[in-house]
Amino acid sequence: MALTEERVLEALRTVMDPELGRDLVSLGMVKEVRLEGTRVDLLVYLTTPACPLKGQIEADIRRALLPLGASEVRVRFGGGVKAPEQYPIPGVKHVVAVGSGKGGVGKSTAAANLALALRGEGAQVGLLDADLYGPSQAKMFGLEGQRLRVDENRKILPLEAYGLKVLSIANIVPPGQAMVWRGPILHGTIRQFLEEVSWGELDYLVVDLPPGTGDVQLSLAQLTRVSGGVIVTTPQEVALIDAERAADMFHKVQVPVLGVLENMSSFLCPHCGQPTPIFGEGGGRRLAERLRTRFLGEIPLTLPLRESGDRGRPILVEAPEGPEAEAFRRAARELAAALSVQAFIALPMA
Ligand SMILES: Nc1ncnc2c1ncn2[C@@H]1O[C@H](COP(=O)(O)OP(=O)(O)OP(=O)(O)O)[C@@H](O)[C@H]1O
Repeated sequence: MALTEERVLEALRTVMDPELGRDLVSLGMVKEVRLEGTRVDLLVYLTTPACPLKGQIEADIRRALLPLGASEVRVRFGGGVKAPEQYPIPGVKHVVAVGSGKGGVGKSTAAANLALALRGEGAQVGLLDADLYGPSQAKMFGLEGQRLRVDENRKILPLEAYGLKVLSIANIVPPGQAMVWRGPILHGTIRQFLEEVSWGELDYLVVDLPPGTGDVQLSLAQLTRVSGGVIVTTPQEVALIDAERAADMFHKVQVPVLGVLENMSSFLCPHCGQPTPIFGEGGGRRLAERLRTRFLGEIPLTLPLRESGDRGRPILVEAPEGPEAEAFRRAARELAAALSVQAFIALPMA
């Protein structure tokens, strides 16, 4: 039987998007089928450029088409982050909040590197440092002391670093100035971050929250639609109890928890690379299971990771080939997948 477009599409109906549990054709992901003799060229749109399952989908497509007599199958991936029906902020598709139960677990390091990893996959990304009590993103990105400008509409222009749009409270309030944030001022500041900043077109706005459970989380959830929250924790049991409280807070303000990221999982010896699980093993994964959410992965405890943040060059920029960067990239793909699944669930079934 000759290879026709209809037969190709019929075969592609057996290829499932493993995350969404439906086939590529009914999901409308197959955008182009071109045949040249027995050569098949496909254009497949994914729901996020950071899809972790590209490789598997491509292999499944081949497996479905080769028995039809295709001599060669070429798959090009395209598409962007699916737009929600209603944007939380004009031009911004998803607001993703990164929180932790307590300070010092690496929440800011995680927010910065997850944002960079999403950018690296081709998404447009902003990073908002809403950690009003201990802002660290300006330092992390080497943006300390930089003055902000406003555009012609008097909206604040975020700073730019390594392809990200970055805005930190540290660029607004002089560093070192003691701040007592009372409810209304705090609420007004978060509002200003969301409404009076010219974020432009973004797929993801990653928000670095203050540690713990509190007013900023509440204001953010009241002022905009947060697509989901990420919980950063270290592996030991005591940290997990705090992390669980952070999850509770997300639930209370009706922000779905997209996943748990375990930081400082194992210490990687700088000499031999041997991992040592200083804080125990498997805590983050167990927490994700308890919360019935995704486990986004493990970030090792390493000297370069600590040094890179202090130097104003996050590890994804400083050592993109290293194990830390790879771990953040994997976590960012999982996060993007969690968001895609959620956006898909919100859509009416075809
Ligand atoms: N995996 C890691 N390996 C080595 N150092 C790390 C790692 N994660 C974070 N750090 C370091 O730990 C310190 C605290 O990290 P970070 O500021 O990201 O934590 P945080 O949870 O945001 O803290 P806070 O809530 O107090 O702002 C920083 O010096 C950072 O460089």
